[in-house]
Amino acid sequence: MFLETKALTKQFGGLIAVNDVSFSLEKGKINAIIGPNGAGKSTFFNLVSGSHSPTSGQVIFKDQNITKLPPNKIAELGIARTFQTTNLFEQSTVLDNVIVGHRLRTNSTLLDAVLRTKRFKREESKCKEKAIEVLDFVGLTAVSDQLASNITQEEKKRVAFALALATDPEVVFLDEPAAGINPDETEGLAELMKKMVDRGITVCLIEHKMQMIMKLADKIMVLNYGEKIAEGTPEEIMNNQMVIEAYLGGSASA
Ligand SMILES: Nc1ncnc2c1ncn2[C@@H]1O[C@H](COP(=O)(O)OP(=O)(O)OP(=O)(O)O)[C@@H](O)[C@H]1O
Repeated sequence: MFLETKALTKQFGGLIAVNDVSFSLEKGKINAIIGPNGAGKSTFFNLVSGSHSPTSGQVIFKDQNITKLPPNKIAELGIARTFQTTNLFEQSTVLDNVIVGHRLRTNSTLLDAVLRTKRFKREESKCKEKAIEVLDFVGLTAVSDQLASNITQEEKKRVAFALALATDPEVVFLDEPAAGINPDETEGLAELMKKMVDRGITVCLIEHKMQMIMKLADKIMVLNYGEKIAEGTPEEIMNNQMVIEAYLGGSASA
C-alpha cells in the first residue's frame, strides 16, 4: 500500500472534525477530497502531513507508520503539501522563495553557512538548480526574477506548487489549489496537476470546484461532518445518493 489512513480521528474538544476515516491513495493518480464547508478536509490534510496529531488512528506511508512523526520528517519521506494561502516573502524574488523550499533536503548547518564551507556552497548551488528546474516545470521561468509581490494570483498558485515540488515529493497534498482564480487559469492548473502525475507524482487535492474535480480526479473521497460517506470514481460519486443529499440537503437538483 502506498499511503493509507486507518480509522483516523481528530477531536477538538467536543467536536469530532475527522471521524474514523480509512482511506488509501491511488499511487500515480489524482485523488480528490470533497465535502461541504467544515467537513474536515483540511484537518484530514493536517493529520496526514503531521501538522496535527490524531486523537486516534494511523497514517501509513509505504508500510511505515508515520502517525507520530513531525511535519519536517514527513516531508523528508516524500510527502509535500500546499496551504489554502501561501505566504511568500513578498520582497524576495520568486526564485529566492523557491530556493528556500529546497533547503529542506540539504544538510548544511548554520556554521556551514557562516563559514561558507564547501558543503554549503555545493548545497546552495544545488538548491538553486532545483529551484530553476521546478520553476520551469510549473511554467514560471519568465517571472523567476520578479519580486513575489509583483506576480499575479495565478502565478502565486504556481509558486505554491513549485515550493512543494522543490522537496522532491512522491506525493503532494494540494489544499484548494484553484481557489480564487478564473476558469481559464483553473484549466491551466489542472493541466499542471496532470503533468505532475505524468512525472510519477501522486496528487491528492481538496477542491470546491466540482466541475474541475469531476473531470480531473481518478478517485474521490467525500467527507461530511468528519465522516467518509463515499469514495469512488467521479461517476460513482455523482450518482451516490448520500453525496447528493449531503450537498443538496436531499433536494432534487443543484
Ligand atoms: N484547530 C482547530 N480547533 C478547533 N476546531 C477546529 C480546528 N480546526 C478545525 N476545526 C473545526 O473542525 C471542523 C472541520 O474543519 P476543516 O477546516 O477541517 O473543514 P474543511 O472541510 O476543510 O472546511 P472548508 O471547506 O470550509 O475549508 C470545523 O467544524 C472546524 O471549525
